[in-house]
Amino acid sequence: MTTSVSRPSPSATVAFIGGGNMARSLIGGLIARGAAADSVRVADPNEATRRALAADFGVAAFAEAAEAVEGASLWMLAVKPQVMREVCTTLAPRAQAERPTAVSVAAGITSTQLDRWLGGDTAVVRAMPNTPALLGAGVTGLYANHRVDAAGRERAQALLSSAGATVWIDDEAQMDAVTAVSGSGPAYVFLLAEAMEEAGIAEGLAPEAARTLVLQTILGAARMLNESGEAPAELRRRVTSPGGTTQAAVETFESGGLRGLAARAIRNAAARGRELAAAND
Ligand SMILES: NC(=O)C1=CN([C@@H]2O[C@H](COP(=O)(O)OP(=O)(O)OC[C@H]3O[C@@H](n4cnc5c(N)ncnc54)[C@H](O)[C@@H]3O)[C@@H](O)[C@H]2O)C=CC1
Ligand SMILES: O=C(O)[C@@H]1CCC=N1
Repeated sequence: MTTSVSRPSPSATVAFIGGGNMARSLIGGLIARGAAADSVRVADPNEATRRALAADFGVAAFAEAAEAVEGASLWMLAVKPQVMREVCTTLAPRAQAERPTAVSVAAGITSTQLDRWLGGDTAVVRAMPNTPALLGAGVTGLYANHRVDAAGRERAQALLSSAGATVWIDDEAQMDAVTAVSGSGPAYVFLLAEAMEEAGIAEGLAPEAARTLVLQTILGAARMLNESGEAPAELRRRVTSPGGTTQAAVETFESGGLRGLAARAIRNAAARGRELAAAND
């Protein structure tokens, strides 16, 4: 496993198939980091989506995937798992003729499926970003099949690094765990924020005060995790005065089974990734 942050190549053309939330985050990151708008092409059937992407980023947006891939050697497949097969089979003749590197962000869908749907012998990268990509503060797990050469890996990494850090995964089966931990992970933090906010209000705080206290606490704690070099358990220990308030709360979380609950949640998310692959084969 290697973790890195690198710069996108500004020149090579990238085609996004699907211009929804995740594509928007990645396109925004690319443009913000200096990629030329005319090096990014997008396909989306939704006219309002196309108009918004063209207006916000100056990229060319098309209704048909076949138009978007014109001249692009990197294809970013950013559609839902449920439509990935149809999108790929439509593009298969182009994939066979042009031999692009195909990068999929879809949860669950395997490189073997993508390769088969694109006609075979395809260079496939699976990428699992997350929504903080919008701020360049995301993290992406990456897996490449054996058809992807060093240049293809470098290009895929450069593209995703516009969204934040990247982590290469050698064993594709672990991509479902990546999805469960970091792909879905921002939602767990948002859920915790919701719960803490509601609890603060129940204790008598004004809603605005509760929100500010919670979000600055999460921001500050995340920065300490990132910047202190200390393990989470050590940082927690330093907050927890013996016999104090934190101990009362942490013991409540522990006796309520928080760790087991987190393990089950992440196991279920990973299992759902495998189900998505099977259900959309
Ligand atoms: N939202 C998230 O936090 C993350 C999402 N993903 C993956 O990203 C993929 C896209 O997710 P979102 O962007 O959240 O969904 P979304 O629904 O916002 O975007 C999907 C887009 O695909 C378009 N689309 C539908 N059929 C199409 C076709 N035939 N050709 C071209 N475009 C088509 C839709 O109009 C829509 O704009 C999914 O596979 C998901 O698993 C991965 C990591 C995180
Ligand atoms: O919920 C999902 O299926 C997608 C994949 C990871 C985050 N969102």
